[in-house]
Amino acid sequence: MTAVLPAIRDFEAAARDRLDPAHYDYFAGGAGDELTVRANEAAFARLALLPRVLRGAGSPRIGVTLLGSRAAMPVLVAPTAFHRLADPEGEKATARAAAAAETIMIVSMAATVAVEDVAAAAPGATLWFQLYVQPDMAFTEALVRRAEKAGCAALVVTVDSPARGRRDRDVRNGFDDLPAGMRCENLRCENLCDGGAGPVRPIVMSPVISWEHVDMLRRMTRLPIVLKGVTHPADARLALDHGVSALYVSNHGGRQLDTVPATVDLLPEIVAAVGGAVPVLMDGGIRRGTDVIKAMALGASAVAVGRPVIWGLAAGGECGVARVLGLLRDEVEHALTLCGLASTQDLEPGLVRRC
Ligand SMILES: Cc1cc2nc3c(=O)[nH]c(=O)nc-3n(C[C@H](O)[C@H](O)[C@H](O)COP(=O)(O)O)c2cc1C
Ligand SMILES: O=C(O)C(=O)c1ccccc1
Repeated sequence: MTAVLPAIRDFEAAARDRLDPAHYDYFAGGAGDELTVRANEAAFARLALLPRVLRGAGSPRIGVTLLGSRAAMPVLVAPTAFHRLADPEGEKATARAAAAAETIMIVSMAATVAVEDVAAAAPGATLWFQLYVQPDMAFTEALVRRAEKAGCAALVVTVDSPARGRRDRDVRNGFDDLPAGMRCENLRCENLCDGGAGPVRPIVMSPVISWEHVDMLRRMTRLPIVLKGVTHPADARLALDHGVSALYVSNHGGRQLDTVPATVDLLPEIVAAVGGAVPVLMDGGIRRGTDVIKAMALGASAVAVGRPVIWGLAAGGECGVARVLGLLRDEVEHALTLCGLASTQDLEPGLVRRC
């Protein structure tokens, strides 16, 4: 990978050139009219930064510790499915790049490389495991045990998917399954030893999942539980009652319910509802270091990126992901310096103006 790609959007263009158009659409697209997909990015553009001067802040510190996991930058790799559609090494390449950047990768339950193989490919990587609770709780438990054994340090439970989002681009393209030779390796029965029928269990997105399942998970594992996909402040309060270790504000990158507000606009109310009790993570539309700074000024403990990682992976494999993460890291440091701040800890809402 030698091309000069100074911004995330350049990686998207390079990825688009290389990907099968139906796969590009799968990665880029969202639900319905994609209003939420666009809203996530547009909301950052409506927020302005008001820097301070002459603070003598020196070089900025941007490391964070989340639920006992250390990251050298406050930008995590969001869980995204099907990395082998973007690069033959798939999630192994992503994990190596995340390890090199010293940040946390959240491995999707729908990964095309088994979580054990992701861990083995990237020694030293900090991995968290994303889970869709399956109505068959014995099967859910088998997945949790696997994630624990593979060394994952937290469970990220996605709760915005009681049904799969309707994505018109995928319907138009007839994209509804992985090509031959790729599958969701975490769902392979031989990996799970649960005696299930058939080679791969389908991922069930079920409307029966409730707070009771969160309680069952808490009893099942000592891993910290992060609830991903919370958008309503009332749910943030309920999540605290149910003992979760962190909240993760997300609208699934606009891929589930269309017309949900932009996540950065939801953040202040959720942060207020949580009142500092647990860390609040967020994703959706982060494309610049300034976006990271805005989200953290509004109370996020850290952010995550979904599509930017996919664009890096499709554009240049492990090296492409490393460059995307490195770019975001440099941009965060640069923006903090220009804001006159010594650390991401010093970010506060007064830095952000609505314009
Ligand atoms: C191609 C793709 C696949 C995704 N797969 C998952 C998944 O398996 N599990 C999950 O919780 N979220 C999944 N997400 C949602 C991401 O974790 C994240 O919420 C979203 O991508 C953030 O928005 P961004 O792409 O604008 O950064 C996926 C998103 C994309 C784009
Ligand atoms: O595409 C997605 O957004 C997603 O979350 C998913 C979940 C399960 C299987 C494949 C993709």
